[in-house]
Amino acid sequence: MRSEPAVVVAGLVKRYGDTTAVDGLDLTAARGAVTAVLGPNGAGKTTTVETCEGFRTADAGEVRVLGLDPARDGAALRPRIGVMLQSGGVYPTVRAMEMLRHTARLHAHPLDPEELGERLGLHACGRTPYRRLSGGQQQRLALALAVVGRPELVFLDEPTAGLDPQARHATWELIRSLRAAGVAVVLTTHLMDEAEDLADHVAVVDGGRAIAAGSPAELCGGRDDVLRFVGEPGLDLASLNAALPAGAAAEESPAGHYRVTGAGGPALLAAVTAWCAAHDVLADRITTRRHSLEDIFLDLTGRELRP
Ligand SMILES: Nc1ncnc2c1ncn2[C@@H]1O[C@H](COP(=O)(O)OP(=O)(O)OP(=O)(O)O)[C@@H](O)[C@H]1O
Repeated sequence: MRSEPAVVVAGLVKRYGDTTAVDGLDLTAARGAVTAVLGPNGAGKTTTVETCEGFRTADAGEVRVLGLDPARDGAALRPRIGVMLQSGGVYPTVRAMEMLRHTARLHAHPLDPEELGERLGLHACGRTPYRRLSGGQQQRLALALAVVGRPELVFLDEPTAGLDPQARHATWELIRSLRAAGVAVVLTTHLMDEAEDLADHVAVVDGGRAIAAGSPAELCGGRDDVLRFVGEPGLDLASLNAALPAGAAAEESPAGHYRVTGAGGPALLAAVTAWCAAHDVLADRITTRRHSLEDIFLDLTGRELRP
C-alpha cells in the first residue's frame, strides 16, 4: 500500500553472541521524507539499518520495508532500495565512472550517470581506480551508486562523514532533491546540525532502543531559552546565578564556555549582561537561542564518552 510508511520497525531485537546490539527498537520512516537516526557510538544504528536493508536477520520484532519483509523478500526489495555502505562494495580496480555507468545500466529507469557524476564531482576522478580514490571520493561514489537506480527508499550510513564542505553541501542538495522527488531517505549521522537542517523526522537511539522521536522542532520545542557566552574560565557562578531571574541557572562547560538556561528571553539576556558589566567581565560571542538538537541529544544521552 502506497500510504504505509517506507519503513516500520517494531520491537526489533538483534544480538551478537552476548551483546544485545538492538533491544526492542521502534522506528518509522515516512515516504518522501528524510528520517535521521541519531545515537552515540555503539547505540545500534548500523545494526538496525542493516536489518532493514536485509543484511542481518532480526532475533525478534518486526521489520517492514516498503511493505515487505527484508529478510524474506530481499529479491523483490533490492531493485527498489538504494544502500550506501560506510565502505566497500566496489571492486578495487574498477574506475569510478565506469562503476557508476555500469550500475546505472542494471536498473530499469536510472538517473543519468553523467549528470549525477557531475553533481557529485566524480568526473574529475572518473578514470581513477576505486582503490586509488581518496576516502571522500569513495564516499561520493558510494552515494552515487546508492541513488543512481532511482530507488523509492535510500539508506545512507553517515553520508557526509569525512567529506569536505563542498562535497557536504552537494550531498545535502542531492538528499533534498531526492526528497522532492518523493524518495524516502533514512540516514544515520553524528552531525546534529545536519540532522536539524535536513531531517523531517529524527529518531534518537541509545542502548539499542529509540529513546525519543519527532521532528527537530518537536524535539527542541517547549524548552527554556539558552544563552551562551565565552569568557574567562572560572567566573563566579554562584554570584551570576544569584543575579539571574527565578528558575534560570548558569553552568560552565567546557572551561570558559558558559551556558545559561531559563525562561525569560530578554530579561535573561539583560540580567547576564548587567552582571557582566558589574563584574568587569567582557562576555564574548553571546548567543541566545532555543535549544539546538545537540543540546537535546546531550540531555537525552548524557555527556559521558561511550566505551
Ligand atoms: N558484527 C558484529 N559482531 C559483534 N558485535 C557487533 C557487530 N556489529 C556491531 N556489534 C556491536 O553491537 C553494538 C551496536 O553496534 P552498531 O554498529 O549497530 O552501533 P552504531 O550505533 O551504528 O555505532 P557507530 O555510531 O559507532 O557507528 C555495539 O556494541 C557493537 O560493538
